[in-house]
This record gives sequence, structure tokens and C-alpha cells, in this order.
Amino acid sequence: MLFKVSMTVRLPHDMPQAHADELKATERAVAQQLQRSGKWRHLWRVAGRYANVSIFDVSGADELHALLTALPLFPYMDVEVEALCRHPSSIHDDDR
Ligand SMILES: O=C(O)CC1=CCC(=O)O1
Repeated sequence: MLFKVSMTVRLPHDMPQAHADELKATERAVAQQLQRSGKWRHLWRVAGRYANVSIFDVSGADELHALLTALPLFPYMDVEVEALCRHPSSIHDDDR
């Protein structure tokens, strides 16, 4: 199943820079591993915001929930999830 996930990161202003840097580095490693696995299909920065829009390809909502809640930045993110289904006009085979 495909899901569109919008994540907005809100790090506390008083978080020590070293801790923020460590969280971001770990987040990057986890995100890149999930992209290599094919589960995190797209990762786009929202221009001008500390936010991203992503497409996940997972077995269902339970797997997506497990992946998202395991992200190092999860405690500091607002997350919105939308389930996607095939558009009847799409010419692509890989969007289901
Ligand atoms: O910077 C972000 O949008 C948060 C994030 C998600 C995956 C990643 O590497 O950073």
C-alpha cells in the first residue's frame, strides 16, 4: 500500500545543538536504509520549511505506524498520513 506522509519537524529551541545534530544524523541513516529497502519511495523537502513530503510503500497502516514511530525525530514531528490508491488515468504500473 502507498501512503503520502507529511512530516513537519519542530525541535525545541532549547535542545542542545549536539543532541539535535545527533538526532538528525541518526534520522538520516534510518531514512536512507528505508529508502534502500524500497519502503520509503520518495523523500522531498517542502521548500522554505523544515518539513518533508514522502511516499511510503508498505504492507499497510500497521507497518507504516511502526516505521514512523521508530524514527529518531518522531517525538519532534507533526505527522499527517494519507492512504493512496491508483488513479484511473495513471499510465504508470508502479503506483499501486
Ligand atoms: O528533515 C526532515 O524533513 C526530517 C527527516 C526525515 C528523514 C530525514 O532524513 O530527515
